[in-house]
Amino acid sequence: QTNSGKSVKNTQLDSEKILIVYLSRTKNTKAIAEMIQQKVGGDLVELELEKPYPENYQAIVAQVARENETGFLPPLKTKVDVSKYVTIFIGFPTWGMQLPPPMKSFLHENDLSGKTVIPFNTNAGYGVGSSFKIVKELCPKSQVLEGFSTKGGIERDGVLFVMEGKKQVEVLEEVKRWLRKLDIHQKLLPKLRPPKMGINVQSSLPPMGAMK
Ligand SMILES: Cc1cc2nc3c(=O)[nH]c(=O)nc-3n(C[C@H](O)[C@H](O)[C@H](O)COP(=O)(O)O)c2cc1C
Repeated sequence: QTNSGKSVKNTQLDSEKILIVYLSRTKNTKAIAEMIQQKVGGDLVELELEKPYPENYQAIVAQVARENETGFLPPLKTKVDVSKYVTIFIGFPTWGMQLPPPMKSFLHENDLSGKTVIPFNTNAGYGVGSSFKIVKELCPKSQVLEGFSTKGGIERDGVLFVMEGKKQVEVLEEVKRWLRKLDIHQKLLPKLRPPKMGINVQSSLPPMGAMK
């Protein structure tokens, strides 16, 4: 297979080469994954563990903290053939202010070298923590694009699924804005892009004299 016969027409077909893989316990991150699929197409895959986490919140928090401490990678039931995908969205909640162990397992099991990786996240309002940074570290040979993050549930306080009604409409707008900014279809076809000119930051500023 070669890329030489590729034409611009293939832009639409490339959605077949998009994978959206996500981890979600209370379905907030899943809702974002579905919004992304609605906009860019591709295959949606939920990560499942061989041995599911406990239902109880305190118990899962304790288990995840232990796994993060020891570097334990929980075995996945979900197997994905990533070789046919060019662009891989990876979604996860913030757990213990970092990347959940099952997503670490996924990134260890699958070689995403040469692919475009795009993280997305929901959290209880404390942000992504170090999760996006860990994604970059675990995908050293991928092009990792700007991630998306929004507030989801607060399981600690009994707030589980929140992506409905007005909130869902607002978050969909946020997702659309982010995808537009990523210019995903251009990124999917890097070979068709005009060669990147050296970016000269200074030349985009007004001349000194013009600044008041
Ligand atoms: C084990 C565990 C640890 C969590 N740790 C954090 C955290 O450190 N920071 C945070 O903002 N939210 C934390 N949360 C809340 C989730 O990130 C938030 O509810 C998210 O929207 C859940 O996504 P989901 O519905 O896709 O599972 C934690 C939730 C769980 C279950």
